[in-house]
Amino acid sequence: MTPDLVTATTMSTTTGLGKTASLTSQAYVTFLAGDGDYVKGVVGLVKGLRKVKSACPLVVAILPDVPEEHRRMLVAQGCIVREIEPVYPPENQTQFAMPYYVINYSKLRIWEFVEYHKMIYLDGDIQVYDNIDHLFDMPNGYFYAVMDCFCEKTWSHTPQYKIGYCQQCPNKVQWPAELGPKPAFYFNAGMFVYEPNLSIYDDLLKTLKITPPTPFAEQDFLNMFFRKIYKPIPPVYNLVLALMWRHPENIELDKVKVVHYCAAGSKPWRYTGKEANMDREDIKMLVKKWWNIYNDESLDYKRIDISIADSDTDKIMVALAEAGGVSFITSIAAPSAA
Ligand SMILES: O=c1ccn([C@@H]2O[C@H](COP(=O)(O)OP(=O)(O)O)[C@@H](O)[C@H]2O)c(=O)[nH]1
Ligand SMILES: OC[C@H]1O[C@H](O[C@@H]2[C@@H](O)[C@H](O)[C@@H](O)[C@H](O)[C@@H]2O)[C@H](O)[C@@H](O)[C@H]1O
Ligand SMILES: [Mn+2]
Repeated sequence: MTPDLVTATTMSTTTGLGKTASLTSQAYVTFLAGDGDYVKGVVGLVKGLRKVKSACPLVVAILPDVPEEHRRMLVAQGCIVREIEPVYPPENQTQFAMPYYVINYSKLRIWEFVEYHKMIYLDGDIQVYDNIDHLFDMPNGYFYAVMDCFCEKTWSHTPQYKIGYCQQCPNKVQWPAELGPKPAFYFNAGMFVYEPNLSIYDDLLKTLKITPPTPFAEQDFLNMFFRKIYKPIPPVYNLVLALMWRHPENIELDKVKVVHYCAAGSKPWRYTGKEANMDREDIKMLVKKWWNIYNDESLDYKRIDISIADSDTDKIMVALAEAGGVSFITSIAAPSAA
C-alpha cells in the first residue's frame, strides 16, 4: 500500500466517511498565466466545482507572472495555488493558431504533481455543470479526453479543414486514400484525465526539446505523445462550443456536464455577442449560466476556524482540510463561516 492510501484508510475510519480514499490522491487542476481576466475563469470554475459538490480540490498551476492579488483571490476561493516555471517550445518559425498558445506548453508541468495519483485537467475557460468525480474511477494507464472538431477557421491550415473532413462526422466527407491513412483520433486539450508521473514528466520535457512547435501548440504535442493510450470520452465531458452549430446531432445540451467556452468570442467574461454565432440563444443561455455561478455569493468559499471547531461536522471538515480537500484558517480573530 502506498503511504497516501494508508492515510486515506485511517481517515475514513476516523471520519466514518465512505469513499474518502479518493480524497487524498485526486484533484482537479487548471492553469493560469498573466495578470489579465482569466483569473475570473478560474474563480468561476472553483465555484462551479463547489456547486456540483465535487469531493476533490482544485489545484491552480500558476506562472510567476500571476499577480499577488490574483493569487490571494484564488486562495480565498479555496483553490490550492502552486507556482510553476514556464515551459517554452524550441525556437521555430511556426505560427500558432492563436499567438498566446505559446505559454500553453507550461501545462506540461502538471505531470509533476505526483502527490496526486490522478487528476482532471480543466482549462480556465471551462465550467462544470454536473459532478464528474466518477471520471477518477476509470481504469489507470490511459489518457482520457474528448475528441475535437476540425470545422472552425482556426483549423484552416490543416488538410482536414481544406477537404471538409471532421472526426465528429467521419462519414460526411470520407478521408481520401491519396492523403494516406486516416488520421488518429485527436482530442481537445482543454479537459483531460491523466496520472501525474515523474518519469513521464521527464520524457514529456525531453521529447518537447526535439519536437518542432505546431499551430495547436501543447495540444498537438500531447496528441502525438499520448496517441497510443488515448481513449475518447463522450462530448458531454467537454462541450467544445462549435459542436453546437457544426454537429448539433452529436449533442444533447441538457445532458452536457462540462462546457468549454473556447469558440471565438465566447469567453463569458469578455462576451459581447458580436462575433460569429455568438448571438445564438443557446450561447446566450450558456454565458448567462456561467455568470450565475460566478456571481452566486452562496458559492463563495467558506473557511472553517480550526481553533473553535467543535461540532462533528467541523471535525470532519478539518480532517478533510488536512487531506487537502478543503482549506481552513487558524486565526481566532476571524469569524467561523461554517
Ligand atoms: O492569458 C491567458 C491565456 C490562457 N490561459 C490559460 O490557458 C488556457 C488555454 O487557453 P484558452 O482556453 O484561451 O484556449 P482555447 O481553449 O480558447 O483555445 C486557458 O483556459 C487558461 O487556463 C491563461 O491563464 N491566461
Ligand atoms: O494551445 C492549444 C489550445 O488548443 C485548444 O483549442 C481549441 C480552440 O482554440 C477552438 O477554438 C478550436 O476550434 C478547437 O478545435 C481547438 O482545439 C484547447 O482548447 C486549449 O486548451 C489549448 O490546448
Ligand atoms: Mn480553453
